[in-house]
This record gives sequence, structure tokens and C-alpha cells, in this order.
Amino acid sequence: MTQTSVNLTHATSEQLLEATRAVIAGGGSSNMRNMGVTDPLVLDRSAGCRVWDVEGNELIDVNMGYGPHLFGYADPDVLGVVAQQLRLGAITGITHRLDHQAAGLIAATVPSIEQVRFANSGTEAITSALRLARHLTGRARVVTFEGHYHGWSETVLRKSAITNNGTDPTGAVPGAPGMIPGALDFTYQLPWNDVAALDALFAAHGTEIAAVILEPICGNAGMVHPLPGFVEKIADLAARHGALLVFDEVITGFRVGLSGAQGLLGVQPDLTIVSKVLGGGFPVAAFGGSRELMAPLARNEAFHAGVFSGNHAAMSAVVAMLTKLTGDPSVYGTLDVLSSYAEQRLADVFAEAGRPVRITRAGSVLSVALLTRPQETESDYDAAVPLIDFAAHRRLQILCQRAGLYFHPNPLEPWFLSTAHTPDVLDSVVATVKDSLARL
Ligand SMILES: CC1=C(O)/C(=C\N=C2/C=C(C(=O)O)C[C@@H](O)[C@@H]2O)C(COP(=O)(O)O)=CN1
Ligand SMILES: Cc1ncc(COP(=O)(O)O)c(C=O)c1O
Repeated sequence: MTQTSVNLTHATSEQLLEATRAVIAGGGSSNMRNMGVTDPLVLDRSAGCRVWDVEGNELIDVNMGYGPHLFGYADPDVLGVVAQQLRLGAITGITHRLDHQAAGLIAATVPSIEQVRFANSGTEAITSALRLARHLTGRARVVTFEGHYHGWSETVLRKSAITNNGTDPTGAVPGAPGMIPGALDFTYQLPWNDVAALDALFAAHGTEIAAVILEPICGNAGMVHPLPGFVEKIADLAARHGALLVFDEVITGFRVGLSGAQGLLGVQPDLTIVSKVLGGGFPVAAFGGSRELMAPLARNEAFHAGVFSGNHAAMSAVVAMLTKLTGDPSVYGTLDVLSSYAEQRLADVFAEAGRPVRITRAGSVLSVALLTRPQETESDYDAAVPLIDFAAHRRLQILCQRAGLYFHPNPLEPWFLSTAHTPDVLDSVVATVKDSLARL
């Protein structure tokens, strides 16, 4: 008899997770999330910066659904609007009055975007953006960087430290069994922040490259900033060789500033992908660039589609979220102060505990990783990831989760703070980490 036939009304997290695993392969619809399960935790609801499990336990959450909730869970200004749109019609497949508003708000805030296409996920948007780049350039090869994650589509899913238990293979290694043999033959993978490797690749293959795609501030290996001038160098080489510069701003878009990482860095890509914060918790993504680059799609010559792409509920979320953000851009300053406070307080407690740690931050995205020994060099990907103590970090996560604080057990998954993480909440977060370190 499977668990589904047992009355689960008053089940524990453990019982419900077991029942879920009976009907969802792995217990959840994402390997990254399934790999993140330590103590069973099955939720009943979330609000602000808190989640409640099915047993009524309350936890402060700093993973926050991996980043969409800049204003916290169930923000009434955003998801309340979506709830109303659901009553007015969520999807018809017909152009809606919200479409131009949503796209216009993106064009008004992301410097490099004049025109977009909406999608349902970052993977979908990136897949279509790279196919457009290949069409525009007549070339097939794409350059990626170690530690950067661009979703699970066939030509960019490579093994990385986050999917390979902390060890990052050199070069593009297929990220999953079953991928088309040779799928990555058109994908180069370079070390992040390595100018010599970048120069050498373009010198050897520059005329074959359709696009260079990057997380302008890497968020999927913990936060790893570009070394000064590195993104500008990529942009210069791409332009000189006729390759498109593609910014994957799924994490950084509307997160590190109203104009994302391209606004902070002052570098304009040819194509940009945004998601996560874009929908404020409702699933939506978009890719875009100049009207000239998007023209093959406008002519229905290049192809992109999707039953749910740009649906009315998603458009209402984009309009509500971007209206709230453009109406009060001071939120980024507030988030920076809160996140800087958290960063400093956390550094203090790890130092007091005598535990080497790598803490890096970009705005309200914070990464915290226990190390086996102190890191001597700049917090660069190649220097930092080999030092991460994945096992100890997982043990710390279990202790914190049991004490009412949730973060992802893989230290390469960042913490995403929100306006709901007020100073008193952050003091509680720090106190829980401190107590857990003492018991580690
Ligand atoms: C920079 C970046 C991402 O971070 C990204 C998705 N990130 C995550 C996906 C997760 C998941 O599939 O469960 C959870 C986290 O590992 C990560 O934030 C994607 C893919 O977006 P999507 O998951 O919507 O297809 C593209 N670029
Ligand atoms: C039979 C079938 N499979 C797949 C798809 C693609 O689904 P989506 O549009 O959600 O990507 C569609 C959409 O029209 C479909 O009708």
C-alpha cells in the first residue's frame, strides 16, 4: 500500500516526504532541491521571511525560494494583484492590455533592452536567446564560464561544482546522463576571471563564436564577483569578433539594483535574460535586446513559443513587481544596509567560533561557506571552491534548521535576503548560526 492511501491530514514532515517520494520522482521537481533535503521539511505555508511546516514549526528562511521574493513571501502588492488577475483570466492566448505594460516596464529599467519575449523559466528564455544568437551570427559555438549555471537545456547544462559535489571539471562536461552525444561540442567553458584563457580562446576560435553567456556577477558558485575589468574585457573581445554578449541576469536582474548587474557594471550586453525577481514569486522569465537583434522574432523568421509564455497572470505579476520597484528604488539602499549588517555580524560569529568561512555578497544576495582553512587570495572561484567544507556546512545547516533557520545545505547556493529580513530578524539569524557553530 503506498502512503497516498494513508490519511496524511496530521502527518509529520517525514511521513509526507515519504508519501511525496512515492509519487514525485526524488520527492520534488528539481534535482537541486532534492539534493538539498537534509532533515525532512514539508511546508504548509509561507509569509514574509518565514515558513511553517506541516507540524506547525516556524522557521526563518534565508533561501527564500532561491531568490524571487525581494519583498518577502506573499507580498500583497504583487501576489495580491496576481490573485485578482486570476479571477479576471489567467491565460487566453490572446494579446492582453497587460502585455505592453509589462514589456514597457522592462524596457524602461534594463538599459540594453528595447524589446522582449516572455517565457516561463530561465532555461526556456536562455535556450531561445542562444538560438537567436546562433541565427543572428550564423555561428554555432557558445562560451560559458565555470561555476555559472544557465539552466538545464541541452547546449549549456554542464557539470559544475554545484551539481558535482564541489568539484568543478575543467572544460564543458555534460551535466546529465541522456544528453545528446556531442551536445556540448559547441560549448566552450572557461575558468571565471581568467583573462589569459579568454584571450587564447578568442584568438583561436573567435570567428566561430556565436555568443558568450555569463552571469555578470556569478551567483551559482556562491557570489563570485568579476575581477575589475574582466566583464569589460569579455564585451570587448565579443564585439571585436562579432560574437553576441549575453547576460544571464536570472539572479541579478532587479535584485542587485533596478537595472541589474549591467547597471552596476556599466556594461551593456546584446541580449539579457531576466527571471526570479521579475515576477516577485510568480513564475515568469524574459529575454530581450535591441529591436534590431530581436527583429528575426518579430518577422516570425526565428522561432520562440510557449503556451504559457507571457500569460496574463504572469504579466500582472511583472507589472505589479516592476511598478513597485520603480516607484521606490530606495529599496535597494535599504536592502544593502540590511545585507551588509548581516554580512558583518555573520563574519563576527564565525571568527569568534574560530571557523574559517567565505562570505561574499552582491546587494542582498549573500553566500556563506564554511572552509577547511582560511582563504588567502581574493574570493575567486578557483581559489575558494576547493577550500569549501561541504560536509561541515551540511552539518551546520541541519543544526540551524532544527533551531528554526532554513538555508540551503549546499554552500554554493546563496542566501537571498528581502525587506522582510529586518534587523531583529537578522539578529535572530546570527544568534542561531552562533549557537549552531558552538554545537558543530
Ligand atoms: C543564473 C541562473 C539561474 O540561477 C537559474 C536557475 N537557478 C536555480 C535553479 C534551481 C532549481 O532548478 O531548483 C534552484 C537553484 O539551484 C538555482 O537558484 C537559471 C535557470 O532558470 P530556471 O530554473 O527558471 O530554468 C538560469 N540562470
Ligand atoms: C503537444 C504539445 N507538446 C509540447 C508543447 C510545448 O509546450 P509549451 O508551449 O508549454 O512549451 C505544446 C504546446 O503547444 C504542445 O501542444
